[in-house]
Amino acid sequence: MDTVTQDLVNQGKMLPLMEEFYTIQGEGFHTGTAAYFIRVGGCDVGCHWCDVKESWNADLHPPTSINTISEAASKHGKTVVVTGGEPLMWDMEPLTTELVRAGMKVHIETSGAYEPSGHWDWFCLSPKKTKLPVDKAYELADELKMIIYNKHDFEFAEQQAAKVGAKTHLFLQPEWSKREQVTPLIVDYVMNNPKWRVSLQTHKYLNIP
Ligand SMILES: C[S@@+](CC[C@H](N)C(=O)[O-])C[C@H]1O[C@@H](n2cnc3c(N)ncnc32)[C@H](O)[C@@H]1O
Ligand SMILES: Nc1nc2[nH]cc(C(=O)O)c2c(=O)[nH]1
Ligand code: SF4
Ligand SMILES: [Mg+2]
Repeated sequence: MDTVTQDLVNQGKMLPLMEEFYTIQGEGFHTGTAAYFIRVGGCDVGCHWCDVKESWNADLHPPTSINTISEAASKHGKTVVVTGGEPLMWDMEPLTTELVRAGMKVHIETSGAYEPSGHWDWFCLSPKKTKLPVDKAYELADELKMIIYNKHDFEFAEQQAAKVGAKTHLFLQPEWSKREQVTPLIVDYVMNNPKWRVSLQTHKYLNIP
């Protein structure tokens, strides 16, 4: 990458764009609602069950101007979901300013492992044991979405729930490859602990992106 492009990426004026697609939000609080997804490359959190490992190496994804990204997004409805990779590895101020200017509601999917930047109308925090969220991420969380891979993850989910505000919506989501084993455990857990809700990756059942 030339130094001019590198500078623009460092300033958040260009971002390594992996893919963008208009679909239905499959997970969490806004499940079932139309949204334009922007998937930014780069992540070093290292979840062994990550369903987008192709996103990890930012160098594989072309630096793309935020104006180009925002223009494409604003042609599709009113909600944008910025995901990754780990979007907070980058300065999100320029992109989110542009999206707000275009009249979009701006949501994020994040592990919270990096200091939050940007403007977020909805902040979905999905903490990971390998790189815990920073304090600010717990403060901003509208939604806490814990991935359950095995029975020990319920304890981690409770520890994380203790760190968010009283208004944060709490979700337990089966890790996809373990869904047959853990979904029944989640169902029982939510019936016994009704502050939690079940979240399924409904887009995978619907065969949409
Ligand atoms: C791919 S991540 C990208 C955003 C950010 N890095 C994060 O982890 O929140 C988007 C969402 O998918 C969840 N996720 C990733 N792999 C999953 C899997 N195998 N099963 C269930 N959820 C998964 C993450 O926890 C996160 O909530
Ligand atoms: N339909 C759909 N909903 C999603 N919600 C969060 C996703 C993500 O990968 O961040 C995702 C995704 O990849 N597709
Ligand atoms: S933090 Fe998100 S993108 Fe990164 S490895 Fe974990 S699930 Fe994948
Ligand atoms: Mg996904």
